[in-house]
Amino acid sequence: MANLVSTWSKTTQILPENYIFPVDERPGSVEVPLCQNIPLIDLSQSQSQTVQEILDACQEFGFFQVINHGVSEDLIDDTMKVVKEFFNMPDEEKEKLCSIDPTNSRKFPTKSCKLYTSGSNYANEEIHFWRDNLRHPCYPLDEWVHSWPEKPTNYREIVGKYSIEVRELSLRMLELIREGLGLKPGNFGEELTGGQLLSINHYPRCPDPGLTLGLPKHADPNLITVLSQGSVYGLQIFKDDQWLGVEPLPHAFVVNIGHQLQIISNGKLRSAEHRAVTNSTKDRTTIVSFINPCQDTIIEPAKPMIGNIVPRFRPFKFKDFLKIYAEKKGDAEAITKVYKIQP
Ligand SMILES: O=C(O)CCC(=O)C(=O)O
Ligand SMILES: [Fe+2]
Repeated sequence: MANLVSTWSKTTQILPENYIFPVDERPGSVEVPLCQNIPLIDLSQSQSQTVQEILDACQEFGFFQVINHGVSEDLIDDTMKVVKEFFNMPDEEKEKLCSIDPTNSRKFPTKSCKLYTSGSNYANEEIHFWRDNLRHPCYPLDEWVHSWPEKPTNYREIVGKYSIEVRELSLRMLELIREGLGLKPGNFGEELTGGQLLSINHYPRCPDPGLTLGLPKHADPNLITVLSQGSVYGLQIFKDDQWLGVEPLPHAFVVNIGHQLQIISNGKLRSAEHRAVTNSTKDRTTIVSFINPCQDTIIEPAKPMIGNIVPRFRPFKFKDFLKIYAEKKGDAEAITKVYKIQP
């Protein structure tokens, strides 16, 4: 049994105790100010203007939204439709894919396509998150597509196209960021971008959204994230000690900087903390594409970012970072402390 929250929550009106977050972490009211000033960047304008806007956004917020990005609206809609269909399939179909069984977490530990509920280590969690998650690698596509869900029958075709286009968009963003940072052409080559993970979050309607979270406060462990949040609100970013809601703009993508890009930029760019809240009336599904370095890539501040100042982070292998990230449960401050060079 996968114990998916989307399955059992259909028949409950009460939030179980092990989903109730401590007072200082729970959202209370999920109505926070919708952040009108999270930059909205139009990719059809001049390149020099775009580079400047993206750099400012990455420094100030670590987050921005993009429009006129070149990914077709139909493809975004079709992908959202097919991933929702996946979560609406009967349990037996979905469970064939479940790689982490909370009652036996060693059952299918090596499957690359994973479906699970809450976090990746359910058995050791004190408090669970109100979400189910389907995730699989997607680059290079030929290497992974056979491990993806076979149903819905058009899942592989549509999600395959989406992964390719969103990867291209991510690399385009990285190229603009590279230019803004004054790094050499080719800086974000295969070593830094050779991994891509698609993660689909499904947050069912929740009986008490003020007490729980779909995803707790974290910064992303990767290089750069491109997220499609459909039309249902739920993403909040932490800025200047307060939570700000990110307005859902259908067909726009939300882009954010992960820990690796913060470190490569020697702290110039922000890997901002964020979380997902739930709501009491609508299911929410989001499609997240993470661009990752290869596992053995050494990550360190890029030389031109150091200049006359000292590096603020020590070098490490990406795969070792992921272990620390899991150990520290995504707590950005605790993770940064491990890699930060104290002045
Ligand atoms: O679903 C969302 O709005 C946020 C997802 C997210 O932060 C993540 O998957 O890392
Ligand atoms: Fe995230």
